[in-house]
Amino acid sequence: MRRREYDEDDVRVRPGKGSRPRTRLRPAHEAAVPGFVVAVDRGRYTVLTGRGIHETGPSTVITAMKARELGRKGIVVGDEVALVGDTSGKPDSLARIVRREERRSMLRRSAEDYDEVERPVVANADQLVIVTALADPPPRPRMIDRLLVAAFDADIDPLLCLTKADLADPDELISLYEPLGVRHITVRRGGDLSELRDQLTGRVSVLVGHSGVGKSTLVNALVPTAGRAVSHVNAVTGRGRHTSTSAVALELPDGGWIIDTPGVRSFGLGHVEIDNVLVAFPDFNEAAVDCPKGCNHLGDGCALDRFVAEGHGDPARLVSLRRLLSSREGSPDDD
Ligand SMILES: Nc1nc2c(ncn2[C@@H]2O[C@H](COP(=O)(O)OP(=O)(O)OP(=O)(O)O)[C@@H](O)[C@H]2O)c(=O)[nH]1
Ligand SMILES: [Zn+2]
Repeated sequence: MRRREYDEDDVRVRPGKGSRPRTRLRPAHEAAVPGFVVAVDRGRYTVLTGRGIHETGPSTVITAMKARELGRKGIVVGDEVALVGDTSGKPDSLARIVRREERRSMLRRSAEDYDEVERPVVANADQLVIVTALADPPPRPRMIDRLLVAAFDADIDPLLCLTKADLADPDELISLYEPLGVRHITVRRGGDLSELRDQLTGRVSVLVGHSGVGKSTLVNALVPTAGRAVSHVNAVTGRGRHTSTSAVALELPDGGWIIDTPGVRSFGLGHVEIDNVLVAFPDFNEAAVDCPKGCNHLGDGCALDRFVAEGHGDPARLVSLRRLLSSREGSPDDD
């Protein structure tokens, strides 16, 4: 039940009358070089080759474009791909991505009518770091809830990273997330980051947060070469840091990657399936089998009410789960 297909853009075409069986695909590119995508900009992909996403050692950074045979298949930061052509990484060389490997996870947000900025979609992350300032700007619990729903839906572990601890006390905010069992870490500029580093080392973590929460301050402290890495990417893509609208993957000194995304103001959840979120709550899973078909688990005949009333489940957890689920009903940029 847990594993899902993360192919958001594979369109299923039902064969109609008279359609002939598809001929076999072209031969696989056996000599293709594996790599993973660290940045995307206007049809140009920056790809790290020479080692896997979880390996250390020498690597080559190359620029690539999508081969035609990929068709509409989207390639995002974090994707593992196979490349052919000039994979030397020399200046002005251009390789071709001929295959996208199966994704282990996929963080996405729904497009909004009024939002034309590229969606910060990231593949293969194992952790979603929700960066929130304790003050200046004030925390937005509705937004945190929405990001948690996206993480649970995508099967990515959430981590709450509370910044600017010098400005406000974290206890009240933390108590909101305690029943959900969400891990949290409090940091401040110039403070000790070892606890956060422990959580990041060896993993692929996406960082999301509203502009001004101190995400750049954090990224620069975690990856001292971040500025250079980003300007390298921007030298390739011809863009400056602040005009960049897509995510960038940066390697941590002790292993692992952080994927920095542009500041988010809203996070659409139109794509989320309630059942995927509920899977992240194993204590309620079995009870939900007794729910009416299509239950939104917010009330009205929901079997979780009886389950908790009979003392089988934690009432605070049900309240929190319902708060998360109902965050889908609000506007995508609600506070
Ligand atoms: N008081 C305090 N201020 C901080 C802290 N961390 C960052 N700041 C300040 O908060 C402001 C925003 O920090 P940034 O790191 O630029 O925030 P950001 O989230 O990257 O914002 P964008 O660059 O707009 O995406 C800056 O003026 C920082 O100096 C902190 O721990 N405490
Ligand atoms: Zn229900």
